[in-house]
Amino acid sequence: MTFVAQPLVIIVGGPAGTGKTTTARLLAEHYDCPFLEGDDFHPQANLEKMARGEPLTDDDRWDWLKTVSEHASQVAQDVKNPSHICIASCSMLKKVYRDYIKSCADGLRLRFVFLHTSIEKLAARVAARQGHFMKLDMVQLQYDIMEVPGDAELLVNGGDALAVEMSDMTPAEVESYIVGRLSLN
Ligand SMILES: Nc1ncnc2c1ncn2[C@@H]1O[C@H](COP(=O)(O)OP(=O)(O)O)[C@@H](O)[C@H]1O
Ligand SMILES: O=C(O)[C@H](O)[C@@H](O)[C@H](O)[C@H](O)COP(=O)(O)O
Repeated sequence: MTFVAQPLVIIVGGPAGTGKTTTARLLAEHYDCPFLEGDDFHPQANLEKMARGEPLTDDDRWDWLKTVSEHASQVAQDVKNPSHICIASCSMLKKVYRDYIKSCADGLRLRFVFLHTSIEKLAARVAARQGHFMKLDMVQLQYDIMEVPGDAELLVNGGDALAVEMSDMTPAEVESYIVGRLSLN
């Protein structure tokens, strides 16, 4: 198990099909810490909207982002969680969403890990996924609004974010790339 002195929330983001859930689960195994699936925190109205093929608006997203942030912060600080780390998946496509997640996180340390790849790869992966609410045209919309973290947002420049172009990386390679750059242990 990895122990950090200060509670830490790691959010794994990116558009649908980029590998958030896969990567977040691997990281949670590596750090031996809890993992929260961000999609489990959507209000029913959001799920129904996406199931109808309608993209969410910013107004649909704020409460969801706040809920993900607050839950992950609670889990990171929970005395029953000795690692003091919580990993959550959440698309967090725009910088303003990442800033909002941070503002709701009870002053906790955060790391935003943003996965991205080509629209062709995303489309193929989402098409192969059965029974999920996310439709192909919505993936294109996500891709169009996506803001990959850069400049001052990046860890290497003193920010909280790590951007991972994972087109040619296996899940295990993505995991070890992230672990290497977060260097928590
Ligand atoms: N690094 C990777 N390389 C190739 N395929 C991947 C990789 N990571 C995840 N996948 C596959 O892509 C699909 C979507 O992954 P998933 O983790 O559900 O993405 P998301 O949570 O971002 O929607 C799954 O079939 C998964 O096995
Ligand atoms: O992996 C996925 O299937 C999606 O990324 C999924 O998580 C969805 O996109 C959001 O929950 C909706 O929110 P956004 O429209 O803000 O991505």
